[in-house]
Amino acid sequence: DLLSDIQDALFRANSTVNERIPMEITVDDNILQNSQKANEASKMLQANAEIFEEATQILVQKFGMGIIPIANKVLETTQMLNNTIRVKRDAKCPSPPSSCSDNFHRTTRSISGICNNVKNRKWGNSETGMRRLLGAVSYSDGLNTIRTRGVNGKLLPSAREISNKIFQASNENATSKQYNHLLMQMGQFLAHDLIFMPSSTARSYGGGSLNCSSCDSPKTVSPNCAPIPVPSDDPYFKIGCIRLTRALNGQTGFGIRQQIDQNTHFIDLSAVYGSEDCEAVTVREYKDGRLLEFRYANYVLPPQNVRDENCQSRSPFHCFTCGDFRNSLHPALIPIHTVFIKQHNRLAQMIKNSRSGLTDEQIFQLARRIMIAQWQHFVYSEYLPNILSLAIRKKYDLVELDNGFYKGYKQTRDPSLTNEFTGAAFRFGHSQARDRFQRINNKGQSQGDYKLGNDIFYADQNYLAGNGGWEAILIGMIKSEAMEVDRYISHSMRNEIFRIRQKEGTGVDLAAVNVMRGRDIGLLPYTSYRKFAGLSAVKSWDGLSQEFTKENIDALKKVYDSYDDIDLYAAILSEKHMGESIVGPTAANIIAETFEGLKVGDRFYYENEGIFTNAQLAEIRKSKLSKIICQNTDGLKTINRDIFSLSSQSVNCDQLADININVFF
Ligand code: HEM
Ligand SMILES: [Ca+2]
Repeated sequence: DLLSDIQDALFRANSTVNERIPMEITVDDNILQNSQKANEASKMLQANAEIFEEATQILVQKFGMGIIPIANKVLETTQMLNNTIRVKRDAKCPSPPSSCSDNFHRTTRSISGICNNVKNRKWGNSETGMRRLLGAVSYSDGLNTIRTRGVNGKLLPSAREISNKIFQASNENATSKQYNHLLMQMGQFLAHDLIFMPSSTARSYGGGSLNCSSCDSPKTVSPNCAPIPVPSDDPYFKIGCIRLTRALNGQTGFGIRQQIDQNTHFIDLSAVYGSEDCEAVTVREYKDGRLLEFRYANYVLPPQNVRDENCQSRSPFHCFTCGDFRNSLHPALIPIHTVFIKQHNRLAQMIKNSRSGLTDEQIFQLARRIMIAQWQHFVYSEYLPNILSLAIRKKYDLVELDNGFYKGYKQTRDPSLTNEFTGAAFRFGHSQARDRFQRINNKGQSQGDYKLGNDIFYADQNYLAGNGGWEAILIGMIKSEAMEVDRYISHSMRNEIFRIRQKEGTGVDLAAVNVMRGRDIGLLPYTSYRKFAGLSAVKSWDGLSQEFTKENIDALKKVYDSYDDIDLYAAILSEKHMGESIVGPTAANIIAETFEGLKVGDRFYYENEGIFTNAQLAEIRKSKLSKIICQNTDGLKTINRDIFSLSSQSVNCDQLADININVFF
């Protein structure tokens, strides 16, 4: 009967995935770096998800797709999974609360996101799946197999070929006339608050990184390998394939492969505070509400992580421990982490000074609550207005109020990110990154520059006190141009991400990874999303001419057999910008829809009634990113009024309003 068929499928699936263990080849971080490392909780999810993935295939072969909901119902009503295979639990992290009605979860944003939504308590939590924008996937078997053929049956172009022909920058790699490089960097910091999509790991004990370098690794190492073929005439790589590991499968039942977010989806500074209670412990000082810091020369840096195996720089230039593992991915990200740690500690100090007798926990929670509110305010009032036009921000309810409370919270709104947002649209920022990062000291003097591709997971730049330390990198970003958001991507990004110094060709092409990642996670081809973005259906290449220049259509035509094959990422960087937006209509709508969910579906969104009083809200609303940067650097006495603008007038830091902490008691 059905019950035993399902049980049987699970048993068989379990042994199939375990039989693969002996062929797994893992690789050390100092040989091949990787930023998307799965944490223990994600590895637990993968352990079971792969069994579901395999079992689904067995069942679908026998009964067809219709079996999926039925099998899940059976799973729900029996203890079948628990009886069949051992469900793993992460013992280090405390188990979730038994109810959301206790005082803490009613009033306080939890670290993992649990109980933000009291009906669907796991919505937006770390270690949960992403939504699919159109509710559909594009896997060749409908379940998990990467699409390899286009609509006319021809093999799709390799992601590296697409990168070479569409994203390769020549002299057209233009700098922005409007925006400084900090706009890029805040975008990445925001991305790291929202999304951490881990890569699959080895199934064998320890869950190391899979070595997916060889072109036949999907067969010889793991089905979770998805290496990118390199064309034989490649201008840079002299290898057969660029390594890539598929995003970790975290499906929790029978059905389609499901990618997860290891961070909280919410805008909650999880990159500062962590996304799980056990991670949050590693960043707190547990004294006076403070976060841990490390002092070097006369600078503050985040606490050192002396055991970070991914870190390429050697002692004493260790990488750091922050709420997000990727904090030391490249040197310019660390100053942002540092500024926010310092800001938290400034707030904690102010709270302690104005109210004696508060516990460490009380100070910590208040400082955290204020800082997350300031951050949400920056995101909606300073960052997004530079990315999305007013028209589209209005359409998606993203415009902040001048006063009063926001009344739009909807308990029915799932705040989760979409695969389209994380896998393609919000990666637009990769086009903004420069090849070389400037260092400028507080007197406005150049302290030289460094090449991004030479510094992936090297923290040493941030220690160089003689060059002005991390502040010189931060000021360098304020004073130099971002790259234009266009289809051209810098040399370092396209050839040298994860490259080990002095070893040419050991890195990857991030632009190609983005394209391949899109296929890996089952994104539909671009034309499927046009309707969602308010665009007309396409019946020919010419049908694209409203949104694409002729030159860009020609470039796309050279790699794609059909307009219906265009990968979402390639289209997003090739569309004409929409109105005042920095991206085209497709990216703009995908991005706006996610930020709408993150506002409407966040019970603790800072403008909601009951979070702050009117007087407190007024203090948050007058906060400016420029002031926070002023206050948490030693060198800056003047700063851009409009922090991301190249043409902004400069103001004295003292002229910008500070927060009045006294209204918060
Ligand atoms: C120098 C700057 C940057 C570097 C070196 C960098 C590097 C990376 C790398 C290595 C990945 C993982 C790709 C994968 O395995 O799929 C990634 C993912 C991503 N990046 Fe960037 N990035 C940079 C800037 C940005 C910016 C400016 C934005 C947005 C404005 C951004 C948004 C994203 C997003 C949304 C993801 C997906 C994250 C995930 O799946 O966990 N990045 N980036
Ligand atoms: Ca978050």
